[in-house]
Amino acid sequence: MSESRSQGAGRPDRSRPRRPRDEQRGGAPQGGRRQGDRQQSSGRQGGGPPQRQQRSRQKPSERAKRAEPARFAAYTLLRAVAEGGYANLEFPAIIRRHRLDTRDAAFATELGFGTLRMQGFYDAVIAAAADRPTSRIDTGVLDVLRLGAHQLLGMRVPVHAAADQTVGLARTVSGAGASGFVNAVMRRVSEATRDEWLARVVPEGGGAAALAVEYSHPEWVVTALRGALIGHGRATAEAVDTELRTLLEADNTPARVSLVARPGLASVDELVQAGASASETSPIGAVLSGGDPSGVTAVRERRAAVQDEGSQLLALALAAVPVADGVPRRWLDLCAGPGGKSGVLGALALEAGADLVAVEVSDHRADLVRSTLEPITLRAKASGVSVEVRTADGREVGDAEPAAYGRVLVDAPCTGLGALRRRPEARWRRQPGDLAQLGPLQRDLLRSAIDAVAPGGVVGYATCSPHPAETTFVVRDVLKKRDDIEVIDARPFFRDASGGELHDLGDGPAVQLWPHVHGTDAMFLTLLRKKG
Ligand SMILES: C[S@@+](CC[C@H](N)C(=O)[O-])C[C@H]1O[C@@H](n2cnc3c(N)ncnc32)[C@H](O)[C@@H]1O
Repeated sequence: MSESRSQGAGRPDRSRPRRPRDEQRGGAPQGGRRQGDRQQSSGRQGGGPPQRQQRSRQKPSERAKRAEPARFAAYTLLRAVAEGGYANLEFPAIIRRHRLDTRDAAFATELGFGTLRMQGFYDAVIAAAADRPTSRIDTGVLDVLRLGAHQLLGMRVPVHAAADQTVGLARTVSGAGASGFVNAVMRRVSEATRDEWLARVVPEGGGAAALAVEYSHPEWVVTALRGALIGHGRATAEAVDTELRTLLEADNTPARVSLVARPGLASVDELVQAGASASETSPIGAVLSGGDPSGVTAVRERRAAVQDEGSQLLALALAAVPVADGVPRRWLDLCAGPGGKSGVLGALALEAGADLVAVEVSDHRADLVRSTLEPITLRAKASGVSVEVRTADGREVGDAEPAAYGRVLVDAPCTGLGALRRRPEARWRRQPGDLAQLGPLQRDLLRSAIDAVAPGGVVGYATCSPHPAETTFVVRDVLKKRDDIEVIDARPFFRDASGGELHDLGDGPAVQLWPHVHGTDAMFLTLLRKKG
């Protein structure tokens, strides 16, 4: 949530709203309206109007007959996600299918992705407004209501447009019967401001349960992030709450589109000339303020790519650590799919005259790595080095090729709790049990990496999660049984675009990046050197 609760707002009456009638039938509906009256102003994600909104007095029968395309597209996205799809992967095809122009696509993106993020808060509002648990509302109708709630409480769409179009959408996707119920719930939702709803639905007493509703995260994720901030030394247990709120808010703020200029293949200047701004965080990064990244020539030619600046910094750090003379000029990316970090490592290996082996267990993701690395593979051949992508289990590489590599990256499969701002549905999909399930795999992969690295070589263990159970505990457990490893201070290898050490890297030796501190995903990196 990007706007915190207003300090001045009094705590309104918590008395239950009237229960809306399930159905309000009416006469012939009117035609759909264009969306010229959309946002009153462009509030940030999750922001809302400070003042009470004006009620719409139209009957459902007088409302939009059909859903307009941008809202229908956002609804289609929510249904695709409900059936197991990933929003980022589904949405481009949905935009094409609904033939949305740039403006409608931007509106549908903010509506669909914002609704998915803020769903926890909106469900609490809808349950109160409908006077029933959301589990007793048809899932399609619930998605329509979530979209309506986001327009009212998160996007500053005027009440009459939000209500009309939400009822029209309900009529299109669920029939006239549902539209009466939707109309009644929307009317209830529109009767209070966002701050008033927060005061009504956020549980009293504070703590994780309250933050979970206020910032629309599952309660276990709030607790996990709190533990991660303390565990990585960002805050003390006494002072963690302010920091935690900032982090949760950052999770609700859509990430900027960051690009990487793969070293030696493209330059930041080239990306800047294509309309991006140079990154302050990553020496090989740039940020697009709008537009489609595929419009950038270097991206189309796979010399550049969309990539979080934190991932760029990690790959650069691993490549910058000094290794002993004589270690093999062979680098290994043990969990490579879909190939983001391989793209940087491959380019850097090429510059260093080293071979790259990229291992990925999934066929499909290994194909993505091949595609990412294609321009590097072509250049490598001309330079006499090799780039190889293998579909294989990374856990077996250490036994099969002991001490064969000079640098090894383990970008371990993890819960992704550090990338919630990029994957709007991820927070609702993940379960606490995932941590226990991933733990043995993460440990096995790290052991294999250590076996695969030559004495004097370096291993980077990375995750896009700050959870101690998949970061520091994994490293601690694996190192307990080894005496051939020294932990390196990773901080000096994180250089920002000015060449200086990146700010706020904590006490080391591992580095934990944070969205609310560094503007990156919450990536973790430990660097380990094999004694030799
Ligand atoms: C966090 S992702 C890696 C992201 C990648 N480094 C990038 O920057 O694009 C983890 C990857 O590990 C792969 N993986 C999972 N188990 C594996 C195993 N046993 N061996 C190799 N790869 C595995 C997953 O399929 C997934 O693609």
